[in-house]
Amino acid sequence: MISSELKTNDQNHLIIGGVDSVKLAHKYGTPLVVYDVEKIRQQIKRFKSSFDESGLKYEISYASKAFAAIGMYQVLKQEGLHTDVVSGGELYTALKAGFPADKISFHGNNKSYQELEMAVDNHIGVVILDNFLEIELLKKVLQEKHTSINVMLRLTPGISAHTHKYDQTGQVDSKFGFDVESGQDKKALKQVLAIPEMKLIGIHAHIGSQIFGVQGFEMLAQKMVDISAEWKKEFEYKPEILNLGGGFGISYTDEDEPIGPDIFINKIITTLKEATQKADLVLPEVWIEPGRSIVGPAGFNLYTVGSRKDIPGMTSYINVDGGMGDNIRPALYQAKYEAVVTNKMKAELTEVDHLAGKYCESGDILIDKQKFPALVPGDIVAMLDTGAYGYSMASNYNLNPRPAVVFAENGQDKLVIERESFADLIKLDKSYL
Ligand SMILES: Cc1ncc(COP(=O)(O)O)c(C=O)c1O
Ligand SMILES: N[C@@H](CCCC[NH3+])C(=O)O
Repeated sequence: MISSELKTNDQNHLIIGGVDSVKLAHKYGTPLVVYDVEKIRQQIKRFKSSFDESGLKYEISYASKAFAAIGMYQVLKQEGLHTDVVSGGELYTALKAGFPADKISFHGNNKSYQELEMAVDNHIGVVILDNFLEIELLKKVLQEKHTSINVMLRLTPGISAHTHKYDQTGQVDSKFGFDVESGQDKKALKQVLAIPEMKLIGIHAHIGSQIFGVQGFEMLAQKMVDISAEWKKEFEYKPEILNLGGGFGISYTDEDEPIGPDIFINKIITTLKEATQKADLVLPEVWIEPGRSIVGPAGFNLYTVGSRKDIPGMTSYINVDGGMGDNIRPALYQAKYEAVVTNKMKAELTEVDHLAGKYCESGDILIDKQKFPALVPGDIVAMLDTGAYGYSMASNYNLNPRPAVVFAENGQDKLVIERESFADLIKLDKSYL
């Protein structure tokens, strides 16, 4: 997000969802995760309108792993989206939120028998099969329960997205999906077509996350049509749905130049139209699974400034009351972020500091170097664009409680996840002696 797009009030405080962020920090304490819900809704609308213009049949399936909570699933339900889950925990939360089971896809490269049972018992929309063992396990569940379910096959298309190594998933050497190059896809197809309890509705591929170029998606769209044409010829089976995954990049700093959903979607659709026409295939239904691009820019992590260390002639560390426990991304991926001082939005930027977390790790640096106004204890810093893979990857490292999460919209704020207490931290512990 560009900091000039941020809204401030007459006290020069940052406003999130119409609410004064300094008040939020004082009301709920810090570290605090705040979502501007209207931003989430706007981004969903941008994706939808890009598809609507094309006349294509489509579904947008939000990737829960970016941020999953009862409140989030409720917003998604209101906006009519689908969602994908990757664990029994995400599935449980979506169902508890009253999210429609038939709009849930279940992903994962090692789903357990119990997780598959849970999916079947709750009649979820589709299980996205990832490996041969899973085909066997799901078949067993379905036959034991005398029922059937929709499935898709997750394919590894052999496309390397230009992104962080940990964010690539579509290359041949990946732990996810059935490899196309070596023919695992066809072997899986034959197995699934022979199981009457499984209805194969489509194929899926996801090339990675935080991707800026459209080429990877164009290549993927072409590849999925090529596979469909080949399968039609060889097996007289053609996928009705092409699920092209997520991965649409967002801007964390000035260095990032993201492409809007409209451009991504238009390019994908153009490729699909041309490729299907050439292959003499009917245009399929298209699904996408954006996670980061839906929630990333809507999230703000608020921290209170505490101690500082000034190393003469060298640098300064400003220490805040959160860090890698609520946002592991800088330590894990060397991810870059920008921050603002929410109670000093118009103040002159007079110092260059490291923004450091409170965890016992030298790598717990939230921002390597950034210009700030003169910072004193009690100032409230907001890290921007933290809505994806921030809270959802949070931990209790150093036995720090995870922060609270607040939704702000139309000038109202609502607590959607409570702050963990010290008692929560030991609620599963048992005495040994
Ligand atoms: C299968 C699948 N779908 C969707 C996503 C969401 O990706 P992103 O948050 O980058 O949009 C991921 C994560 O990379 C994924 O693994
Ligand atoms: N956690 C990653 C994205 C992972 C996507 C999951 N396949 C990130 O924060 O960039």
